[in-house]
Amino acid sequence: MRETPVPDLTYPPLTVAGLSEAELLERIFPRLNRGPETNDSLLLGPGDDAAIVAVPDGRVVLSIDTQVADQDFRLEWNNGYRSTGYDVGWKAAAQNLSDINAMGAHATSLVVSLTMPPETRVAWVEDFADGLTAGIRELGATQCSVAGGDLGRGSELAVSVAILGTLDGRAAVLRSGARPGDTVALAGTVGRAAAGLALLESGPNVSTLTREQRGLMDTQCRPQPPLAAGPLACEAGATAMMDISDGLVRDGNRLAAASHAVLNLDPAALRQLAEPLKPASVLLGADAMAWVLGGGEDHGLLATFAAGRPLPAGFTAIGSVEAPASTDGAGVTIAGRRAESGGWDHFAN
Ligand SMILES: Nc1ncnc2c1ncn2[C@@H]1O[C@H](COP(=O)(O)OP(=O)(O)OP(=O)(O)O)[C@@H](O)[C@H]1O
Ligand SMILES: Cc1ncc(C[n+]2csc(CCOP(=O)(O)O)c2C)c(N)n1
Ligand SMILES: [Mg+2]
Repeated sequence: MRETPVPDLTYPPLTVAGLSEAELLERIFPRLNRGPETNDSLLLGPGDDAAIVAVPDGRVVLSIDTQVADQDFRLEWNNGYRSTGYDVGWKAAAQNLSDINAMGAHATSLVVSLTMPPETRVAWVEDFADGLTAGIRELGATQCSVAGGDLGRGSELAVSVAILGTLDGRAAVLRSGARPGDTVALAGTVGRAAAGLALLESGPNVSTLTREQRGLMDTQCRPQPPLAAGPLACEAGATAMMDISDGLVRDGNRLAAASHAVLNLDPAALRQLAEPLKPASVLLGADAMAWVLGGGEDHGLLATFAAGRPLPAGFTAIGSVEAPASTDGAGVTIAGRRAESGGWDHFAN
């Protein structure tokens, strides 16, 4: 659990413009890598020109993801909630750990780059470091250390994380391996982060929200990708896998296209996924099924498994893989009918 942050009582509040880079780093370093675990693969951590990591398996899984203020989060949302540094640090960890999870791997280290306007409070940066550390540990990525990063000044607050992972000798699970007859399965949640985003953007004031509604907001601000499920799916012989960041149908279409297949989803399974989102959808006059089909950022896993195989822990069947009727017929269908895409596109949205 999060320790109560020490309030910044200085007035005016200390901003990053009031410290040198070295002084800011001195405040960040002690907040990183605080777990009891030791990471054998980190040979040299923060403090030099670059970090050094061992790659015992001879291969490294590598990904990068960026969050920019007002594109991926807001410092102040329309419902009055203020994203804390902790939220943004947690989400930076979660969305990057998720891409490593989606390959069937586990994360070993990451580097983080922070671009900040000069008026950013030092307390916010410290909170960011705490959130990054907590996200890694509490999501279960106990082998992952923060190997280093970069600080810079800019007109927008932006956070980039590049992450490394290992497959421990296994073959990765790609998007391209789904075959007709396979079961389509989901681990983690879908639609909760989208419902949370709707509450943040247009919902009633944050102070009036119920526990359940706060929980949806929390999924948007501090997502909980199912990190045990990726390596488990890999060990269980998943034929294809990806994480759902842009929406079940949009991401499903990507997996389907890579596999030259149709993912035919079961409407009853989809209705079950929409059910817990109903109260929030009624409150906002929104469509719970649209959140299930189009909502990104829960970072659940969409995977396929050979028919008849028991699904690994955490996965539920939501459909089956079929052969496309024509060469350009790959995509997602619901009970045989082509699904509308929806979902997130950085340039179209
Ligand atoms: N600027 C770029 N240059 C080269 N490759 C890129 C670039 N942007 C994205 N890619 C590659 O395109 C593919 C899709 O990128 P994308 O960021 O959509 O990944 P994703 O896993 O689908 O999304 P998310 O990071 O939200 O999980 C990835 O393999 C990524 O490495
Ligand atoms: C202020 C604000 N507006 C919109 C959204 C929604 N959003 C942003 S990025 C993304 C997909 C994943 O991105 P990526 O592919 O870069 O990981 C989604 C669904 C948000 N979170 N905050
Ligand atoms: Mg991904």
